[in-house]
Amino acid sequence: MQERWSSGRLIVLTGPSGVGKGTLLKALMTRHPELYLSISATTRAPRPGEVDGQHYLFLSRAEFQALVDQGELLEWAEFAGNCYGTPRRPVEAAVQEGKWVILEIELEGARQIRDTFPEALRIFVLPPSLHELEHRLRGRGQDSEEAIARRLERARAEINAADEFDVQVVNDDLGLALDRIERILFPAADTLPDPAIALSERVKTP
Ligand SMILES: Nc1nc2c(ncn2[C@@H]2O[C@H](COP(=O)(O)OP(=O)(O)O)[C@@H](O)[C@H]2O)c(=O)[nH]1
Ligand SMILES: Nc1ncnc2c1ncn2[C@@H]1O[C@H](COP(=O)(O)OP(=O)(O)O)[C@@H](O)[C@H]1O
Repeated sequence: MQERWSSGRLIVLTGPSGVGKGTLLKALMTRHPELYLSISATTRAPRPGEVDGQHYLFLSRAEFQALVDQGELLEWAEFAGNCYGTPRRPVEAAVQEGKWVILEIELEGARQIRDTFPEALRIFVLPPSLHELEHRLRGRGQDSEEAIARRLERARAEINAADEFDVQVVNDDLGLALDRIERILFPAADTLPDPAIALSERVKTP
């Protein structure tokens, strides 16, 4: 299996909408610009400030379906009334160039990746509480009431599936969560595991 990806690596980051995935990844990419963050295709409309080709490839339903029909997506799923999917070619090229590629994707897509790329490292980001998750979703001010309701409804099912992932990280204090994700990706060879990191947060050994 490893020869398929040469020296590169596939990393999946999943978590309920509003938990802080985008915030964590933005900070992680600042610390580690060598990481490659996959740009997804979506049928969702751009939010204020989102740039086509940078945050997402914003597509019509017909354009998205064409990618599906042509087998151009590594995985895809419908989420809160929109479609999201990972374009295959850029990810495969990046990994074969030896890059560490991060997919920020929801639960159904993460399950597809688990089945097709079992060697991928899959991290689930948990909120401190559902109350805090709702607070963050509302505080972000980017989603309609209907979108918030759909995302919160889906969040319960996603959180219940957290144990399917190799590692769970609670995004309570942002700095702490970022440090933990960094240690999971780049375990310093000369340090013992941080006793503050719950056993479940360490990468599960096969
Ligand atoms: N399966 C899959 N999910 C994706 C992809 N890109 C984004 N998502 C997920 O779709 C969900 C909604 O994303 P978005 O509309 O940006 O909302 P946000 O997570 O609240 O910022 C999130 O859980 C994302 O992680 C993708 O390419 N494939
Ligand atoms: N650890 C944290 N504590 C408090 N607020 C946070 C934390 N992490 C993220 N946020 C805020 O929560 C909101 C959702 O974060 P975002 O990164 O958009 O989540 P996601 O990408 O998972 O949907 C944003 O307003 C962000 O600033």
